[in-house]
Amino acid sequence: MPNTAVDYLHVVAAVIRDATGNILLAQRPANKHQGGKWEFPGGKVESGETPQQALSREVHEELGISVEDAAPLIKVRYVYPERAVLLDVWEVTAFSGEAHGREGQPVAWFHVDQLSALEFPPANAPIVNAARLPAHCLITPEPQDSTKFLQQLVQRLQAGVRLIVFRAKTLDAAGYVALAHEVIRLGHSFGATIMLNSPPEMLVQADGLHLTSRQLFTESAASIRDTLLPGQWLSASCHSVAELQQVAMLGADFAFLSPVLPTLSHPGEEHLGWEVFAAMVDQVNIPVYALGGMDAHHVSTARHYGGQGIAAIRRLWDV
Ligand SMILES: Nc1nc2c([nH]c(=O)n2[C@@H]2O[C@H](COP(=O)(O)OP(=O)(O)OP(=O)(O)O)[C@@H](O)[C@H]2O)c(=O)[nH]1
Ligand SMILES: [Mg+2]
Repeated sequence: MPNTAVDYLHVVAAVIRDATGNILLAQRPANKHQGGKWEFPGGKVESGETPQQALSREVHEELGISVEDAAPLIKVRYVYPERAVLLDVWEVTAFSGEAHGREGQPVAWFHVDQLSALEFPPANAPIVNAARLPAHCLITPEPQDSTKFLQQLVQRLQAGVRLIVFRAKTLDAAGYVALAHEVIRLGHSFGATIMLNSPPEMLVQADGLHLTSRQLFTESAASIRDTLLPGQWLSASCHSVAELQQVAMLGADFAFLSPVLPTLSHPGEEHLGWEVFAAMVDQVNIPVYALGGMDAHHVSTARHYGGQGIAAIRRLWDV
């Protein structure tokens, strides 16, 4: 939760990806704040600079490369005993030059799966999550016919979907477990992350648990993180700032916030709109997907307004 009484030092940092998706990290000099730890290259915004100008300058000073394309990824506020920082993180998808540690600091490219094993400053946990999570999240529609459902799932995996919440409210427990087995098997064969929305015995094989907004304030929610295996994700659906804050408090990794735009399923319902979405996302430090009326081409808008990307049911399924 941003504390307006705190004077946050505005810091820009870059998640720099090469053509294979690997990420460039630098090791902080031993004598600096959080010395010895891995970091996303960057530094303090100077007065009169826009964040984007500061990003280009810092990346050039520290690595000798020129930023050619960058988009906002996440903002994280963190209070260290010595200082409070607002880490304004951008994803750099195009640059020129050969990166090297111009200040003598070790730099290296890492596969995204290696990130969770590295030591970062404590403020960086949500940044690492944002770097690991894709821009699209598919929430499955109710399965009518299992065979057709799985065929369509494979088609979506082939099209590049890598984060899936398997939601099936109309199936009984046995039906859900049987289909979840297949969803996990197929998803994993594509390297996709599969979230389940109920905690059956199956959960050990899945990549995480997705909570409904109604589950957030139950007694069992408080200890739900401890029931998951190390490395499993915890996520939740939200409709308000209070819910987003509860998700962050539970130690969850990411959230959906809805409805951002009018939806086909609830046409007359009130929606947040992008400005309100942005103001709500700004209240928490976790990656938030925009949900409701989204399709694939809303990703850059969602990023612009502080989101991780978009989540959708129909429009990521029937394409
Ligand atoms: N660049 C960067 N800074 C981070 C990260 N995580 C994090 O907590 N910080 C904190 O943000 C603050 C500013 O970063 P910095 O030391 O890179 O600033 P700078 O490049 O302008 O350094 P300088 O003042 O020594 O010239 C430090 O307190 C640092 O510990 C990160 O991933 N990247
Ligand atoms: Mg720096």
